[in-house]
Amino acid sequence: MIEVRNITKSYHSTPVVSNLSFSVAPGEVLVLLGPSGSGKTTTLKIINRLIEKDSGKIFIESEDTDKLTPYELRRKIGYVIQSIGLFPHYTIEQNISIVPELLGWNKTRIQNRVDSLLEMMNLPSSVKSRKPHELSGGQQQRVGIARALAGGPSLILMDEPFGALDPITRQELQKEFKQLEGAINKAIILVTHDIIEAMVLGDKICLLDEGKIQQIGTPKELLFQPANKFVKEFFSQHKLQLELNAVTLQDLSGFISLEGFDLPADLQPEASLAECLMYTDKKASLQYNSLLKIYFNHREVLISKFKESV
Ligand SMILES: Nc1ncnc2c1ncn2[C@@H]1O[C@H](COP(=O)(O)OP(=O)(O)OP(=O)(O)O)[C@@H](O)[C@H]1O
Repeated sequence: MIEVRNITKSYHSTPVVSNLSFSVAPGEVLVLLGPSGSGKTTTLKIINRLIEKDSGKIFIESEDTDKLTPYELRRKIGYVIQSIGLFPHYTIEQNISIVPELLGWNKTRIQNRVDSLLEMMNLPSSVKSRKPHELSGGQQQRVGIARALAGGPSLILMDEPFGALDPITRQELQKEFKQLEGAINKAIILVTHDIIEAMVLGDKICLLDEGKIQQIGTPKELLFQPANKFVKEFFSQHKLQLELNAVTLQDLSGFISLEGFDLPADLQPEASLAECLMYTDKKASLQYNSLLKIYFNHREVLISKFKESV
């Protein structure tokens, strides 16, 4: 659990982060989203103390982080970054073992940890002896996530984690990550420029502009109940695509019985309409066309339902 209370930072009397407050519980993903220069990276760097805040408090597991040395603080945090940052001359096993070794774990404990993390990330144990360049970009990113988790941190910071991947791998990894969230069970703060990624991955989105929170809430809250003009306009360009990512099969179930549809077995009720559209075989396409029609027929009612539930 991390709690950020009223943090501020100015450069030459110009505030770049103003009175920022939020909390993230274990198992929850908070996305920091906003235009370039809105203060996302500064916020992340304040949390890991690469930048000193001017005022405010940050608590990790109820501990005031000002009372920790930067070394103690960073042991509580795992990082996943865009460029992945795996050491090229180390094997995958050595890369994942770095933090546990620094923590002085014994060999058996480290080996067990590496094995269980690889399993969690759906990577075969044969990758252990390989070097990073012998893995695909997506596999390397999964190793990056495994490495961030290795020392058992309380908090994971992810800075544009899927930014360097091609669109297909990126989408696949986002989907996998979504499924992994429960198993990871850490407080996760993720910075992204990508509005769709924020909608897909965020349990909550913190939308920033000029260092100030414009709105913080679930993707549906931001989309269907924008707090101000900025929020509304920020999402307006991709409105339809975002809606299809935010609305789930479950949301439609008040209007139709999904049993009549021949949906693929692996599709969960929490699947968004956008996920449904990714199944492209002809029979499924016809089904989804009907689903979409139902959605658009009931769109106004659904949206007012979302607004009421906010
Ligand atoms: N060392 C610095 N000195 C002065 N101004 C700075 C410094 N570092 C950042 N800034 C300013 O602070 C503001 C916030 O920057 P920050 O990097 O946090 O934005 P961001 O939302 O992460 O942007 P991007 O999406 O482009 O990475 C920007 O206006 C930037 O120019």
